[in-house]
Amino acid sequence: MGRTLRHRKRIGKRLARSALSDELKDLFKWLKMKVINHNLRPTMFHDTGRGLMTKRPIYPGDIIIAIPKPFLITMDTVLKSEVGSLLKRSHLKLNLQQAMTIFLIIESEKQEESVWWPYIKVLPETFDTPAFWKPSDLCLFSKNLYKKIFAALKDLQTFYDEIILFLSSCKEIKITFNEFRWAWYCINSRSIYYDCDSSPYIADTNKNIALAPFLDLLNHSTTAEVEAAFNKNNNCFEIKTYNSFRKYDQVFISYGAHSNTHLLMEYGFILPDNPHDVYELDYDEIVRVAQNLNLQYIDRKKRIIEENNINRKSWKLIFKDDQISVTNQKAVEQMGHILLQQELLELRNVFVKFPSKDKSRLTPHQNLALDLLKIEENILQQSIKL
Ligand SMILES: C[S@@+](CC[C@H](N)C(=O)[O-])C[C@H]1O[C@@H](n2cnc3c(N)ncnc32)[C@H](O)[C@@H]1O
Repeated sequence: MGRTLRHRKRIGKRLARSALSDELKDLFKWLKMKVINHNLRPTMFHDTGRGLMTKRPIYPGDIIIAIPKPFLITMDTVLKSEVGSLLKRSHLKLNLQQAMTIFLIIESEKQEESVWWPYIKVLPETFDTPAFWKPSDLCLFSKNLYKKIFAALKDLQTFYDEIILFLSSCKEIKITFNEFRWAWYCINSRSIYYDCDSSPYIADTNKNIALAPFLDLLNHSTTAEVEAAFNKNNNCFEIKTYNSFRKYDQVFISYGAHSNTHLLMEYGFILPDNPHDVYELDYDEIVRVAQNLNLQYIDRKKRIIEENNINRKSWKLIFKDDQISVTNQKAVEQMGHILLQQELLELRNVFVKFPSKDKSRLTPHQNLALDLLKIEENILQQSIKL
């Protein structure tokens, strides 16, 4: 497997120079461009990296891209492959992302012998999600984000361990953690929502995913409005835009109303003016402040929350038009103020951990952490003023 990764590294270097490399031309040929929109051209953009540029104006309501079903990597594709045979023989169940990860690694090892090679060879060789960061750079995140990232890394290790256990009876397939991590993030950052029927061989969680070659070259913007769905009439996965694009503009889609922490953790980038940005407060911290303030019935409330297992879900406190007593209103305001001040103080302590104050001396990951920290500081400052 190591040979494939080295080969992919060489490919990656070539892609950095030209987006329309031989690999992308092969992808075009393989997809038989006449069946999909050929007005989109892979291009390197200075702010977003590789993306798709339109060669003609696009209007609201236009279908920007349509990928025929045979070119999608779906649950069906995986079940019909040798991974499917393994799944059918095993008493262990994997989720679709785990099964697809094994599929992608096996196909990438086959190189030209795989029908998916024209697609696989244009996939990025690495990602900027925290799973690829040097451990020493992970301490450059705010405490809450660090906690979230640490939990996600633990989950990632569990998904890998489950794959290793699944493959333990199959001597021919060996997957290293680095290969797993590469394939996992290819799927994580590029998959589309695709409705799949349940299968007795695949766990039901997270089963509605598929990979869509070429379509997955589209970058994300918070202003993009799209509708994406499988069209049974032409057997294509299509994206319709509600935006307009001029000739030679980059065409964007929306990956969802994601905050910057979500974008960083799942896709490895952040956006400076992200209207969906939030600063997430930690549940344990909220409870601690409430207990210190001796809020009414706090221990009973805590027990109800924990017994019903809602402490790990995301909460939104809505004050507007809510009926709330004057005492509670005051207590909530006081608690909010203490929490925000406390978070701001802790966050400011992280700035001193950066190896330099000069951005030009920081690595790209350190710069990403610094930008995110400044965004979080700004959210906290603005919230304190409210
Ligand atoms: C579905 S792929 C899009 C195509 C990708 N740029 C490529 O060259 O293959 C998602 C990845 O593109 C990048 N990306 C998407 N939107 C971006 C944006 N607005 N700014 C910077 N990077 C972006 C991130 O690396 C993300 O993980």
